[in-house]
Formats: sequence, structure tokens, C-alpha cells
Amino acid sequence: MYLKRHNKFSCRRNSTGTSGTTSSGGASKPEKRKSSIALTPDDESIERSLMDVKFPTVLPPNPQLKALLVFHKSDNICEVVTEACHRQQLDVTVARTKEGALETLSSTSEEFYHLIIIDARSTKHLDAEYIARSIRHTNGHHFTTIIAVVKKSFFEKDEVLIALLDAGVNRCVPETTNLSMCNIELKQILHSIVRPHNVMSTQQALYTALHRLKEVILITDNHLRIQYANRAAERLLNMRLDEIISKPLADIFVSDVSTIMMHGRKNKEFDEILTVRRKGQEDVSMHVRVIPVACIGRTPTHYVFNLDVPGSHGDFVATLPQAREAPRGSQHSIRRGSVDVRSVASDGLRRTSLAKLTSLPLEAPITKIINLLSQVQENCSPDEARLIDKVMEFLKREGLYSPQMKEIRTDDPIATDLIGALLTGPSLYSSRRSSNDSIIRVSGRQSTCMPAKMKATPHIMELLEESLSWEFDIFKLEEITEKRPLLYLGMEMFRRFNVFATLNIDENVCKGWLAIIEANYHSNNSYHNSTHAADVMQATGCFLTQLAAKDMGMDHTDEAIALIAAAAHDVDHPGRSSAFLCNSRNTLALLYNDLCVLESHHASITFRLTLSDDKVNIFKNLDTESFKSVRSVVIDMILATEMTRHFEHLAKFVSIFGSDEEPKDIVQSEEESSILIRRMMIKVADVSNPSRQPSYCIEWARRIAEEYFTQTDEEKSKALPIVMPMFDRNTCSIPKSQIGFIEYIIQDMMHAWDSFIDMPQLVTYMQINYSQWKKFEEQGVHTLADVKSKQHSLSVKKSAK
Ligand SMILES: Nc1ncnc2c1ncn2[C@@H]1O[C@@H]2COP(=O)(O)O[C@H]2[C@H]1O
Repeated sequence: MYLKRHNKFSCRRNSTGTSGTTSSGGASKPEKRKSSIALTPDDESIERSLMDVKFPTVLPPNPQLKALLVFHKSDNICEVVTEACHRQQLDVTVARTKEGALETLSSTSEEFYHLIIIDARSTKHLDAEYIARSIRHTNGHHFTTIIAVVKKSFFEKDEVLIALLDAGVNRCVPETTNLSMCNIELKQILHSIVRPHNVMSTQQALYTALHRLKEVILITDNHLRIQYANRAAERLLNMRLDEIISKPLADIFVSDVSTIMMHGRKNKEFDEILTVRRKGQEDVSMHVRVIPVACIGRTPTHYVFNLDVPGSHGDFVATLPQAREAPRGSQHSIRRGSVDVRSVASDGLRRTSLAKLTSLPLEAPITKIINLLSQVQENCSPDEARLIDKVMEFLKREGLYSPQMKEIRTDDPIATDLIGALLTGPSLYSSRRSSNDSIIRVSGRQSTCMPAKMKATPHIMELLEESLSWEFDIFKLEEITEKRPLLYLGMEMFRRFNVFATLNIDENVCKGWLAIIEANYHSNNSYHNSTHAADVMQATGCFLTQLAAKDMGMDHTDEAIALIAAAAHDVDHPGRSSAFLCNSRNTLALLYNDLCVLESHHASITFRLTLSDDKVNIFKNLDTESFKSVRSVVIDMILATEMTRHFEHLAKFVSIFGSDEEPKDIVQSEEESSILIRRMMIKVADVSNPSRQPSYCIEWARRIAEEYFTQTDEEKSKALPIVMPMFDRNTCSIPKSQIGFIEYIIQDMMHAWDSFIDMPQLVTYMQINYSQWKKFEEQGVHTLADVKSKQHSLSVKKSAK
């Protein structure tokens, strides 16, 4: 139990500085109080002189101080302490027991105190040592001042006082019934301990800001020995903090740094391009600004270095790998002891770190411009350089940095064909004239509201028990549901994730929705059919489960949205690519101006179908605002599956979640983070087939190859431009296409997602499949027929076991 006594009005300094007392129960309105440790005349002069110095000193304003008094009863000592606190205008809370005191500081309580005064006169009623130790062990009480009131006689027994100080007490004060002595003692404590603690906590905030800064900051002492380095400095130098601290500055610069001190002695800033030495990496030229700071006396005691990469402006440093001993994999995966994938894939698919993303062929045009400007800046006058700095400031603004694919260079023409077709936008489509046959037959399907008959046989139910396993057999479900896997799996997922309750919707409406969505997938597509949709939904269910298990779970609405988007993300896919639709002047390409043609169509038709009939409208019970927000997230997720922006989505995700820190530590709104996670989740689910177990992976590869070949067949027969000429059923090597797909699209993405979500099986299966494709390639397995016969022999072997 603790008693809270706000004595805000019982004693306060009036405007003339004299003290007056008002009744705490009085109805008078509280005046705005002067801060609790008001600056004394001495303080004010200190503040003035600090204002005069060249560099700002951190003097945060005094907050309203809060004190917790832990006294088991209100005897005369306690009353004197309480009164002294009131005189110093502290906001006082009293606790009578150890439990009461600790309860107010517990993690669930929002209370915090600048000052805690514990009655340590006897251990009979209160164990002051225990209380102090517990406070120090409670998060967020680093800068709390703890005072122990002890018996005068204790000052002869230093072991008692030392034990208290060792437990975290800042000062032991003798008991007194003399109010003015107590008042003076308290004032001294406020000035000499509480106030510095307050300043230190502000400095801690500044250190945190420095640590997060994209620019590199180093602070040295007056002998140019490094005292502080921020995280960007660790990244730049490719060294850990303990390797950097105390190092002479000369060790990290190739350029001569002796002139820095000459400038410093004249209190002058230094501003030049210097070359930095980086451990195990190439040297890099940096724009170095050095500010000398005199903390004591007149000559510089410290130098603050601000290093900036000409051209890439900090973003370069942000994407550098964190200095750490991790020959492969993130610390995250090593910590959890993930499978040694090298042993599985010894043939050379190396585990790449997320930093490899920096070597992806991405370059924003803005980077080129900034590089050119930096070159100009090196040889111009200081005034011109300042102007260029300003220009670069503008150019650094968001939106100008969206990376685009540069030229793709692979050794293999099949990979070049595939990656080019997946990642390039409409400008690269051939402009050759072509037949304008529409291949989309949306009308007729669209208005069909399928009766959602379901017969969940024991066999289906048994299979669905495993529906959240990464090894779930989606092809078996396709077979036993007679090609209606989406309906059955969808209902199971909706049930498991409580979607009926979340959307406040009848199960039958959900059934109807899944049925109409499934009916609008083309069952004659070998790949983009409802089995693919069910597969993506199943992967999404696995990811949602894992996120929840890792305490990163989404809320119920977001889970429902993710499942809905996954189920519908390819609805009415014609089995031809967007490029094909553009080349053939399909109505959809005309409707969407050749931009994100398929994905725009999937999103649009999802809502057209859903809103077409109340019997399938799973959103009908949402209010207008909720519907708007659900709709926008579903659309965003479906559009994220568009592959031309693959690297943009991946790079954004890695830049936020790529380090080993918890996402919450990174300055990014929760909503922005959720968007990145949701996009990445559906993207990974969409192309997770190379990370499924080998027999499924081969089957998916066979299906997508068949679909690509059918497109090429049609392009040939209709004399259309051939989007992927290498995907000719007579000549194409399927293993080669899979090797390229894994190397260029899948690998980095799976590593990034695994590092975030902790599902090492994604990487392990990918490695195994990669090795398998390499082996097939060596064995001369190329065509669909070859792959089919391999599948056959593998399944025969499996059933013989
Ligand atoms: N195993 C695979 N091999 C080659 N391409 C694939 C494979 N899996 C998915 N894709 C492609 O990746 C694309 C992702 O978006 P879509 O589903 O629209 O179309 C998909 C296919 O074109």
C-alpha cells in the first residue's frame, strides 16, 4: 500500500520569492509553479556565462520533481522530511511498506520519481538495502536519486553505510528533527545530485540521437584519441566500438590529420575532404568537418568530427554492414543455431549477408547527380561549395531516392530473360505491333456467385490439421478437394485466425467469398490458379503464426487483411504476363495504361466481386471508415506483389529491419513499419516456392515453366513480340531458369525475411533446392519431360522407402 499526497498547494514560493502556505484542501486554483529547483542568483549567473560561450551547453529546464518517501510510519523524522520536501516544492508520494514502494515502480506502473528517500534507521520494519537494490534493478531508475535516512550512530559503523551505498543509495543522511537542517540537506541534494542526474538523462537522450544519426560522428580528446563513435562510425570503419575507442585518429585516416590540432588551437573549425581507412575494405574519401570544443579552460579539450560521404550522404553508411564477427548469417540466426546450410549446399550458393543488397545493381539517378555535384564541390570556392551543399540538401529529400534497376548482367541468357521480364517496367516492352486479341474473359465469370458447397471429408480434415506447417502438402489438398483448395484452406485459415469474428461476418458469407474468388482463378492455368492462391494464403498463415510466436504479432484486423489479400492476390490471372497484355493491346493494358496491369486488375476485381453480392460481401458489416482502411491495405498488399518494384520493396525492408536491432528502436512510425512488413510478407509468400520442400519446389517450377512456355507458344503463333525468347519449350533449361531465379530474386529476400521472422527452414530448403537444380543441370535434365521423369523417379524412390 502506498499513500499519495500531492502537496502542490501546501507550500509554494510566491512571486516575490517568499514562502506561503495554503490549505491542500482549498478550492483555490493551482498557480503555475516555478520549477522546483528554481535557479538561485548564483545559478542565473552560471546560466548567463554559459550563454556567452561559443558552444551550447545542455541545461535542460527543471522538471516538476517527484519524490517518493518510504517510511513505515509517520513519526517526527518522517514529518520533518515531508515538510522539507514541501518547502522545496516536490510532488510527494508516501509509501508505508517495501511492497508499496516497489509496486509504484513496477513495470506496469507509469510512476517514476526523481528522488526516493528511504527510512533506513532500522531493518525491523523496512529493509532499506533491499529496497535500494530493487529500485536499481528496475528498468528506468538509472538516474533516480536514492537517499537513506540513517541513525546518527550509524556514522560510526561504516559497514552499514557502505552496504547501503553498495546497494545503490546515492547518499546517507543522518536523521534530524530540525527542519531547517533537513531543508538545507535536501537543497544540497537537489543541487548536487538530482539536478546533475536530470542533466545526464538529457545527455543520454542526445547520445541516443547521435547513435541513430546517419552521419558519422567521432569525438576525440585533445590528443586526437577517439573517445566516442556512433553507430554510423562503426559501420563506416567496419570495426566494433571497442576496437575504435582509444584508437589514435591517425590510425583511421590515410590523410594527414596533424593540421586539425593546429586549427583547433586557434579555435577554428576544420573542413576538408580526407581519406578514411576502413578495416578490410576499400579506403573512402569523406567530407570531414571538425569542431574544437573547450569543456574546461580555453583550449580545446575535445574535437567533434562529422564525416559525410560525398555523394551518398549518410545513406551510404546506413547500408554498410554492421561491424561484427559474423562470417555468414546474421547474429540472429547464428544465435538460434540455425542449420549449417553450407553443408547442405556445398556447391557454392553462399549465405550472403543482408549487406549484399548494397551490391545489387540498384542505382537511383539522384545518386549520380549527387556524385557529380560532389566532384564539382571538391574544386570550387567555399562559397560555391556552400551553395552546392544547399542544392544537395534539397536533393536528399525523400522520393528522389527510389531505386531502379540498372542493367542486369547475368552469365546466363535464360536468367537474363526471366529476371528482365519480371523486373522491368512498361518502357522496356517491345513496341512491335501485334494481334490485339483479348485473352481476358472476365465477363461471365465475374457475376457468378458460386454456391459454396463443401464436403469436408475426414481425409481433407486430417490434411488441414497440418495447415500451418511449412511442409503442408498443397498439391494433395488440390487433389482431394477436386481443385478447390482455396475454399477449404481458406475456411480453415479464417477459422484459425478468427476472421469471422474480426469482420463480424457469418461463416457462410466467407464461404461464398472464397468460392467466388476461387471460381475466378483460371483452373486451366498451370501455375496461376487457385492452388497458387491457396499456397500463398497458407504461407501467409505460417508467417502470421511465427510473428505471433515471436511477439511481433499483428492485430486481428491486419491478420484478416493479410489472409484476404493473399487469397485474392492473383484472381483472374490470365496465365500471361503484364508485358504480354501490353504487347497484345489487351483491354486491361489499355485500362491501366500499361502500368501494373495485372496487379491493378487483381485488386480491382477483388473488390468488384466482393461488393457484387451481399452473400459474398465479407466487408458488409464494416463501417465506412473501417472499410476504407481495410480496402486500402488489401490494395497495397496486392500491388506489392508486382515484381518491377521488387528491389525497391526489399531495399526498404532491409534498411529498416536489416540490422539486428529490434524494429522498435528505429525511428519509423508504427504504421510505416507495418506497411513494410505486410508488403514483404505477401511478396515472400508469393514467391516462396523455391523455399518449399524439394518435391513441391520442383512441381511449382514445372508449373511456372509450363505457363511461360504456353505464353511463348502463343506469342509465336500470333506473331507477337516474344517477352522471354529463352522460354521456349524445345530449348529451355528449367534448372537454369530456377538457378537464376533463386540467385537474383529469391536468395537475398529469403535471408532478409528469415532474419526478421526467424524461419531458418526457408533458407535451408532454398539451399537444398538450389543444389538440386545444379545437380539436375549437370545431369542434363533440361526440358519439361526431363523434369517430369525426375519427379517420377524421386516419387518412386520416396514410396519405396
Ligand atoms: N519458381 C519460379 N521460377 C520462375 N519464376 C517464378 C517462380 N515462381 C514465381 N515466379 C515468377 O514470380 C512472379 C511473382 O509474381 P506473379 O505471381 O505475378 O508471377 C510470378 C512468376 O512470374
